[in-house]
Amino acid sequence: MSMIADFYGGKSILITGATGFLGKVLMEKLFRTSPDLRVIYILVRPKAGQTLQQRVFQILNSKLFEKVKEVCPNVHEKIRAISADLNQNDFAISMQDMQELLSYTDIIFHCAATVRFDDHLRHAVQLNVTATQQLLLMASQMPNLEAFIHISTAFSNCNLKHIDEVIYPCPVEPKKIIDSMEWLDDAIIDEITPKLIGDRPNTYTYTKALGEMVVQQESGKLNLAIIRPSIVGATWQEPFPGWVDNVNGPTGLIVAAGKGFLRSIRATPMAVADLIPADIVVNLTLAVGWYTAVHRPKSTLIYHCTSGNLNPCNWGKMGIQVLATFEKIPLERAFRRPKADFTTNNVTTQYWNAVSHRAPAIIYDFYLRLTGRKPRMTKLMNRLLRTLSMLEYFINRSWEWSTYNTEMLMSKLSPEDQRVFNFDVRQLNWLEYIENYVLGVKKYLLKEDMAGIPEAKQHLKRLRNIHYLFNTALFLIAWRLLIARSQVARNVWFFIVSFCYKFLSYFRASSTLKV
Ligand SMILES: CCCCCCCCCCCCCCCCCCCCCCCCCC(=O)SCCNC(=O)CCNC(=O)[C@H](O)C(C)(C)COP(=O)(O)OP(=O)(O)OC[C@H]1O[C@@H](n2cnc3c(N)ncnc32)[C@H](O)[C@@H]1OP(=O)(O)O
Ligand SMILES: NC(=O)C1=CN([C@@H]2O[C@H](COP(=O)(O)OP(=O)(O)OC[C@H]3O[C@@H](n4cnc5c(N)ncnc54)[C@H](OP(=O)(O)O)[C@@H]3O)[C@@H](O)[C@H]2O)C=CC1
Repeated sequence: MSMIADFYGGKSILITGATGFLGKVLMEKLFRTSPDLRVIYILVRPKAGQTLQQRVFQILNSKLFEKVKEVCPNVHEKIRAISADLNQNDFAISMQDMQELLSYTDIIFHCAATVRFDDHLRHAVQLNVTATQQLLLMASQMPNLEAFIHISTAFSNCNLKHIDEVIYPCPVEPKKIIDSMEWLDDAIIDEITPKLIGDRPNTYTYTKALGEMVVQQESGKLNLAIIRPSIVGATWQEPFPGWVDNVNGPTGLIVAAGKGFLRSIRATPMAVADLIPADIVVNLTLAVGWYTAVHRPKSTLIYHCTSGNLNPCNWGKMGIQVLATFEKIPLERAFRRPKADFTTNNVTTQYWNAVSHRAPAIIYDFYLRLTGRKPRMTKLMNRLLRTLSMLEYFINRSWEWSTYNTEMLMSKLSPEDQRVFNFDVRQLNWLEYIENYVLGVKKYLLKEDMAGIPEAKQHLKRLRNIHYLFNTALFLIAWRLLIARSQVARNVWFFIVSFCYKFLSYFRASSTLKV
């Protein structure tokens, strides 16, 4: 019997960010392993013209929840969507809902955040800092609360090279930042943002670090823990391999490489690709929830959920495996053949961006215009280049994260829990994982049918022929122009032609002699 699964039985659990990538995998695992839990409250906002109910319905009817429906047929009754916007005061939760949450919640998993790297500081502070503070305030009024688990990121201190499982303070107190966001106007905030974030690359990592400080400062009598995952990727094993449904982190670049948009990327092939599968993060999160509630550690423990120090993989190996998988299982309707390389300095990056990204986009848009269609490739390419520039910081450096607390927790689990809530990244086979990841991107994110693979391969062959034809035509045009303008080129051309002629004559003469 799993002690962790047993622990969540009968519990009322509050999850923020349950409609997000990690939140959905967390909810799925909870329902699947503890179908007898009392209720999962999720804080949801209406979005993209969908009501709360429609959003929940869509999640529960997705492929991800197929197994849950077998073990927990009444899952619809156990999920309670509460209308909330974390950008608003008291999250704009109704009095009645708030009363229910305060009275019944046993465990909180706080996943909601803005994960955009370039969010305006005011918005990033509101969601990643102020909302965390408000949620802690709510938590302090919950009589039954056993644990509050805060999801942060391993990159909250990416300005350091070696990172321990401790909180590193930022120079300006979070309370001062929260206060100043209330009265400073946008222009001044824009001006002070670079000074505040200092040697961090973006507002995301900075505000996640402030969020951790808030958790530490507002802890009071709460039973808290912080989890710091690195780059969360598709699922490794559960509920099935390769599940992913958004383009964040490496996923978007995998799509761009498979569709042939991404041809070169400024990355250090030997830098550690600190990826961590979503199901490993979720298993650790649930184990931490159990440990924090049952063992009540004296201080707030921080758990690194990273792979680099236990089972490292690098970007070079990952890139090669991604491309190798696309050879076997290509994406449909690719723009160009999946073929990409790493560049390591500014000059080659600029060169390949011009030759491999911008030029084909301009030529394709020209073709679209000629055929009376709306050009779109240049715009798409510019967005890709902007995204690449945002991610570059993370693919040209390596970090070391200590994992003492995570390893300590592993040793406290029973063999059954180590199996059911496996977060031992040493067992992960990277090549197999990356192949499943790429397959998952095709199946679950792009919703492409595997039956279309022969047609996709045919399409790549056509692209290859167009490529050869295009290069040959380009060479002939260039050569023709050169001959027209340069005496040296004409001499070379005359020499080649007469050499070929002599060679053919000799060959013909010798074959006539043999007969
Ligand atoms: C030897 C040979 C080998 C050769 C091999 C060659 C290689 C071949 C294989 C390649 C794989 C190997 C290398 C992998 C490297 C991975 C590095 C990952 C590092 C991650 C570190 C994370 C550390 C921290 C982790 C955390 O703790 S947090 C989680 C991370 N947080 C994020 O990842 C948010 C990022 N995003 C944004 O910050 C915003 O997206 C923003 C970008 C500002 C745009 O912003 P904006 O321009 O306003 O536009 P959007 O509306 O947002 O998007 C506009 C359009 O871009 C699309 N798009 C959004 N994203 C991405 C994305 N990634 N990739 C691609 N597209 C994306 C979106 O679909 C939309 O397309 P559309 O729908 O228009 O068609
Ligand atoms: N993905 C990654 O690589 C990593 C993620 N993390 C952390 O994990 C956590 C989850 O990330 P992930 O699942 O990837 O992120 P997603 O962007 O997929 O999910 C974010 C969630 O937060 C919710 N949210 C955002 N704004 C509001 C709001 N104003 N009111 C209510 N809910 C809101 C979103 O709701 P809605 O659906 O309505 O937008 C969504 O459910 C975050 O704390 C992130 O920092 C840490 C390391 C890496």
